[in-house]
Amino acid sequence: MPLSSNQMEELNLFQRKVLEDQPKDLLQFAANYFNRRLEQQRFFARNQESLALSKGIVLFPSATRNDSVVASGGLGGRIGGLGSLGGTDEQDVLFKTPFTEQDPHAHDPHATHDNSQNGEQPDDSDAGGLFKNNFRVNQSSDKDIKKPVDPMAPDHTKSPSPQPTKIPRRSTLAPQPLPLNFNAQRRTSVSAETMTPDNLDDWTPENFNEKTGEQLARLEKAIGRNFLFNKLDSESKRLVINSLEEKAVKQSQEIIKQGDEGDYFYIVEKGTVDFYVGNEKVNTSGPGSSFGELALMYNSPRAATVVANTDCVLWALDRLTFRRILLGGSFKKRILYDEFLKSMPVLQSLSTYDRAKLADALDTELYHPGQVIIREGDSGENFYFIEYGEAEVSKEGQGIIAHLKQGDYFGEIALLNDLPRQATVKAIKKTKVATLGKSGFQRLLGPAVEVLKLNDPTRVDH
Ligand SMILES: Nc1ncnc2c1ncn2[C@@H]1O[C@@H]2COP(=O)(O)O[C@H]2[C@H]1O
Ligand SMILES: Nc1ncnc2c1ncn2[C@@H]1O[C@@H]2COP(=O)(O)O[C@H]2[C@H]1O
Repeated sequence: MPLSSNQMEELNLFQRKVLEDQPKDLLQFAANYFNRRLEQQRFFARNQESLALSKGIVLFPSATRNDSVVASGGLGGRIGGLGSLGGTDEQDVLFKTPFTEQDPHAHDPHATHDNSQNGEQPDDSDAGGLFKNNFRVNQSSDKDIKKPVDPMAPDHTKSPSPQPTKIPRRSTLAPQPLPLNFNAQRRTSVSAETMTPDNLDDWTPENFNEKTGEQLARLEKAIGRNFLFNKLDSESKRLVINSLEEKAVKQSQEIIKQGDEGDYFYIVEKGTVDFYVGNEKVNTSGPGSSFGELALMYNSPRAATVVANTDCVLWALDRLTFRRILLGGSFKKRILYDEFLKSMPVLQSLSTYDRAKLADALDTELYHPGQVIIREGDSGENFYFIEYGEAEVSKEGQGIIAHLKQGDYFGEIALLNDLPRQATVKAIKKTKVATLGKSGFQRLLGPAVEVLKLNDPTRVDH
């Protein structure tokens, strides 16, 4: 039986990615790639399904049918890309990211620079969405959480920067038909199953162990340097501190092995540790830093091997306490932005780790219709992603030259070329943007910068 056009398209996309990335371990690469495609598909399907449900339409009925359900064309409309010049299509209306206009995390602008230096969360105390109320998404235990393959597993992280390719303005990664038994609600990444942060009163962590005065003093020092703990309320902090287990580690000892299942999150009190992806050393960190969060956040295999560079004193926090307390608090921003960043074609080359760091560095701003976000001729300080809303780009003497929507980005030209802003960008609807400062832009976008350069609308060879 010949392959359907959708199957052909999917395989062609995969082939193109293989040619671009030249992976050493093809099977691992394929597993990661298709898992990510599945995530994208689920992400769009979830949004599509909830939209349909809100209109009284059941997209994924439990009734049996022989063929597959096609999650209508609208799913692909706004995966993002660079500014979609002109033209709206009806499909756009159907697509919603977690960041909708009703998103209570949005701050008023003027400005709502709910900054987060060092990965601090925006002050979302007024927020209501994902993290406002008790998020008893369901009551299953951690054991029930499915463990998908890390969508950006090691081989991807360690591969040399792929040859940049021009990313189309509209993503070619359109979601494919969904199988009937497809579970649109299942998340393949961060899951909130066990997070009940507002409800810690009657919960005592399994490893709860009152610390001595001497240990507390040391911990205060170690934790005080770690940004993750700054925002915790005193009760959460008390639970975390008393759940930590002290671990002395000898030089050269392996603390975490890439590919293993995640059990503990670590804070370094003394010494330094090295991180290896494959055989390549990718990082080193010292006192006050922490590691081992990715596998616990995403239920994915360990993304790196961690080895003690010197004798170390570490503090380990068990998986459940980590998820109960830190996931909904200190790592909130990563969770909020995870799906959004993952869905952006221009960021496809980033690893889970890169995306997490990027999310840490994002701030948000909200603009009302008519407000100027960027003015032509100004100096450029930020790069922007549109979480929701619409904006138009205009140039002195030329009028409106582009139209930007949810999932699009702008503000890269000034930062890439050290030039004044080349155009004015104005909100034409209520628009929420995630902003990345200049230094983050240079530090955190990695290979994505090459893609931005190739997409630069002012390039002469366009
Ligand atoms: N470049 C990197 N890629 C992946 N993980 C890294 C990197 N640098 C540091 N790490 C940390 O190494 C840890 C290995 O275990 P985890 O995947 O749970 O979480 C990972 C991160 O905390
Ligand atoms: N044709 C275009 N010319 C200039 N800027 C454009 C164009 N289309 C979109 N833009 C965006 O408008 C932004 C204005 O600020 P920057 O010059 O930093 O980056 C620019 C691009 O992101």
